[in-house]
Amino acid sequence: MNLSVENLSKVFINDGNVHTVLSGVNFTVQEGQFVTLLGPSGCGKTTLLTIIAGFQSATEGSVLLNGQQVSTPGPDRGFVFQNYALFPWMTVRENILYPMKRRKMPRQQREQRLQELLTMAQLEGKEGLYPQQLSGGMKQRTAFIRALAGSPEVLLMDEPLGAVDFQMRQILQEELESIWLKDQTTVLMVTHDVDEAIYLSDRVIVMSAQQGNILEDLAIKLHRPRNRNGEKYIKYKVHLMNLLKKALHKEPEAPGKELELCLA
Ligand SMILES: Nc1ncnc2c1ncn2[C@@H]1O[C@H](COP(=O)(O)OP(=O)(O)OP(=O)(O)O)[C@@H](O)[C@H]1O
Repeated sequence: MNLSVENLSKVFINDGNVHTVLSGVNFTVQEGQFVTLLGPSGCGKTTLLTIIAGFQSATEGSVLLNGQQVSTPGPDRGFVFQNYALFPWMTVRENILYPMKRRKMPRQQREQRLQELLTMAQLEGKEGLYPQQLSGGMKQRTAFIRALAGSPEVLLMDEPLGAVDFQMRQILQEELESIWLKDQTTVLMVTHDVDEAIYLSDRVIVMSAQQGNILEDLAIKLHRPRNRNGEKYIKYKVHLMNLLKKALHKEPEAPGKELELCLA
């Protein structure tokens, strides 16, 4: 698996006003990596992720998955939404089976994968419940394993923990990590939470509010599970917080500078 975003731009025209949200964005994600797009509100993270998912098109540039251009949604890219987007009329079991049925996976294989995923997410015994009968954490875990059930090449997650409070968020990050470590699917996640980015990611790509310019592509070289109070962890945190402050700086960049900042 190799995902690459090449020279991607997105322009919206609202009431005749041109709004360039992304301009000349370049990066790649390698097989098995957990990569996070971190940036201030409105910098274009969701726009970028939804273009990769194929929910909307780029104005210029391309998204390549294993060298093939993708421009429409497909089962090779799973998506986890902030509000979980579970089907409320389906049980946990039916929600998780849904992507496998769409992929026409044989029944026996489906049942086996279902049990595997339920165990991974510690949801055994909950398969008959409907989403509204689940806690926030259970909904999040169900959404995560439902996205994994279709065996996507890459899992795209848009602020998957955005709807939960601070303390619960840390617990869910640990749960997400433990499921991900067992499954090892390539992940590209959007967040504006520095701590979440450092705790979960192999790489953090920092975007600026200025046309989604990439300010830094930072490898997080810490053993898992990570100690949030560790010296090196805190150094990463201070560095990224400072970078985010810079990311908010909205003055126009010198022409051509964006290209220097793009780290492929
Ligand atoms: N369909 C659209 N039409 C016009 N403008 C849009 C559209 N979608 C997004 N935008 C604009 O693009 C910019 C980037 O939005 P986007 O949601 O990608 O940012 P974000 O970084 O994900 O923000 P947040 O962290 O707050 O979710 C915003 O200024 C937004 O108003």
